[in-house]
Amino acid sequence: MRGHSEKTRKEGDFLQTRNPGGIALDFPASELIEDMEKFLFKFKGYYFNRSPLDIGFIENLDNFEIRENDVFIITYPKSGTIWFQQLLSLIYSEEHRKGAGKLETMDRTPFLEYNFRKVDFEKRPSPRLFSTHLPYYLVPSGLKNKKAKIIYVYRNPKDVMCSYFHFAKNVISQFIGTFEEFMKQFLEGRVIGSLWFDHIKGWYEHRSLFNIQFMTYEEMKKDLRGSVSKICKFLGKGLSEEDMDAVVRQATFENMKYDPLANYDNIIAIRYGLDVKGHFLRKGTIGDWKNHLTVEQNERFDKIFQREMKDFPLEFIWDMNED
Ligand SMILES: Nc1ncnc2c1ncn2[C@@H]1O[C@H](COP(=O)(O)OS(=O)(=O)O)[C@@H](OP(=O)(O)O)[C@H]1O
Repeated sequence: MRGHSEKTRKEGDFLQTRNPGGIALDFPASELIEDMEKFLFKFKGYYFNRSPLDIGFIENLDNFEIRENDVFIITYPKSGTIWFQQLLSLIYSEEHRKGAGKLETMDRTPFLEYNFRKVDFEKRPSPRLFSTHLPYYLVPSGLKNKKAKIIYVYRNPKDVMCSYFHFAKNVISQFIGTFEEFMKQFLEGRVIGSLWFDHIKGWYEHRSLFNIQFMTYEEMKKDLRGSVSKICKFLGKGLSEEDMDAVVRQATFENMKYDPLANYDNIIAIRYGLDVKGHFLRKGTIGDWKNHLTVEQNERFDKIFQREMKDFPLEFIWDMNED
């Protein structure tokens, strides 16, 4: 059977020995890769999801008018985007906090580049909330005048890669290979969002152009209430204790997983069909990579990480028990 990477577990190893994504393939891996690439659209060196993409809109993004009180969540895919969509919606909308509204978070904090519902963004009332996976050099130039606030959320890239693998395979069905094959593709940046290293480094190195706050998925996971306070401080939003409780309660993984307005299950069903077996809200943990990478894959990843992120000052949390 192709695709399984069986390794003998050494005493004390924390890594899983068997690639859980390994499946039998009866055609060459090169065809798989081509297959996935048919879902990608490359524009100015960056891979978009081909559908739903309004190419005319993307070509004119530079001129998209930014308002002073717009708020953007910027992420590399699988780094906590929908979590922040929910958080921003809860912070900004009393209706949402009180559970009275019927709008899905995806409509409250829509993607700038994937306008599923074809909303006229110019008609949206302020403050407008947006999400995007765009690299720093493709965002509207209004953002570069520090006009609006940006929260850049990042997550340790091993967990990003594992989350992405399940998503590409079990949710959007754009990938049918093994974990090893996906890892290669991820490390070459041939996925929606392009290369993880370029995304985070680009945003960090150009941070002085933007009004931007960097936050990690992991700090949210370890201290949700403290993180919500940090977000509110950056956004200049004061919340009462009671409102803060409501935000924190509704932004936990357990709550979001079963909240039909926040878990994206409806959107998956509409776009990909009712028989899709994966979920956006999958595990929501830190360190799931240890259940996926073999010892060899982990060492290979570390080498590349050390080479690419040499001198990069932001810290990463790889384990739930790490400070
Ligand atoms: N509330 C909360 N708490 C903890 N973790 C959460 C939460 N909401 C979303 N998630 C996890 O975020 C992962 C999905 O990332 P994104 O939302 O960035 O995906 S996407 O880029 O919009 O497709 C995905 O991670 P994995 O579970 O590791 O796959 C989600 O489970």
